[in-house]
Amino acid sequence: MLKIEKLTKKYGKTYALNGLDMEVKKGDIYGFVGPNGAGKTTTLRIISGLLKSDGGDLWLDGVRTTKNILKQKSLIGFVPDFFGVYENLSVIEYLEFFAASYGIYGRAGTVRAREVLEMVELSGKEEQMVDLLSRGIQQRLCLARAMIHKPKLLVLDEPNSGLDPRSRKDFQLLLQRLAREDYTILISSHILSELADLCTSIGVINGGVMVQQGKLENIMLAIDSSNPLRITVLNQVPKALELLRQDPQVSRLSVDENKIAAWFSGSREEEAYLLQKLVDAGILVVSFAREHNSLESLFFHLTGETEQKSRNTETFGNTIG
Ligand SMILES: Nc1ncnc2c1ncn2[C@@H]1O[C@H](COP(=O)(O)OP(=O)(O)OP(=O)(O)O)[C@@H](O)[C@H]1O
Repeated sequence: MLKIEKLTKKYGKTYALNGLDMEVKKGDIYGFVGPNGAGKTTTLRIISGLLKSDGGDLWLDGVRTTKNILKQKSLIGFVPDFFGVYENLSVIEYLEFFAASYGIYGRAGTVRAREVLEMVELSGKEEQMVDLLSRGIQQRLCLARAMIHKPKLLVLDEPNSGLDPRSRKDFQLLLQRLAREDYTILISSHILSELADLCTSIGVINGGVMVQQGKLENIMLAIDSSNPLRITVLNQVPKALELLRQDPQVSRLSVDENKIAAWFSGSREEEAYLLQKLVDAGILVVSFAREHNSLESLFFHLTGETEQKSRNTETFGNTIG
């Protein structure tokens, strides 16, 4: 759905983006994470056609839109991280106003406004004044506005900021429903635990470059592979240790009564064979699992590792234009 190659953006002499590559597949809920100043907002604004890049290429739905800003804007619905001030407008007037800005006027504008209200579960709120709505409802209205011109990719910048936990959960469920209804969603956030529940893929940006991206489960698996297998047995601890020691892929063992930690470099399938070997030897294994990292630890692992490198490059001076 979205492909970006070698995207660059400079503010003065500082590179906010320094050759960013990114790929969001159709139907994905893609979480875009990175520390403060990493370049998330700059990237989202370029994708949404609100900011011009200095270099690189962008494809949307198979079309190279780098030099076709109108096409780009027609395919994207952007939800910024602020609502803005819209005094004296009712919900329906607000949406009709944005419909008109996309050339959808009069009755067609009202029909479309009602359609998007239904999509974000706000039917019935047409006559309420937008500046009196709660933050959670304003967020849904912003999403409705972003969908007014039937885009294919929804881009949301920090959509959870300022929402209470209930509104966050409801908004998450709404996004998951929209993804099932054929929207592709790109969402930036600092709330990593919520991204883990919501996203199917993630991209980690640091210092204006992508340091890791892909299916969440594959990234976690790659990181987890350096963690030990945690094995609990009910009997024959020495025999279990002997079998594990014999395995060429076990590099280290530690034991605490009947709890064993085995640093094992094999694949998921080889893990299953190892378990089978223990069970076949008559050992009662009550638990056998790879220790997991949290999304937070993945994030620190990735950004910590590359932060020094990116700060040392010539392009990351401290001059901000
Ligand atoms: N208008 C601007 N003028 C100068 N420098 C800017 C401007 N906008 C962003 N920058 C710089 O570009 C870099 C990337 O900023 P950006 O806002 O894209 O990061 P971010 O990942 O969205 O950060 P945050 O999570 O804090 O919002 C930062 O070093 C920032 O200071």
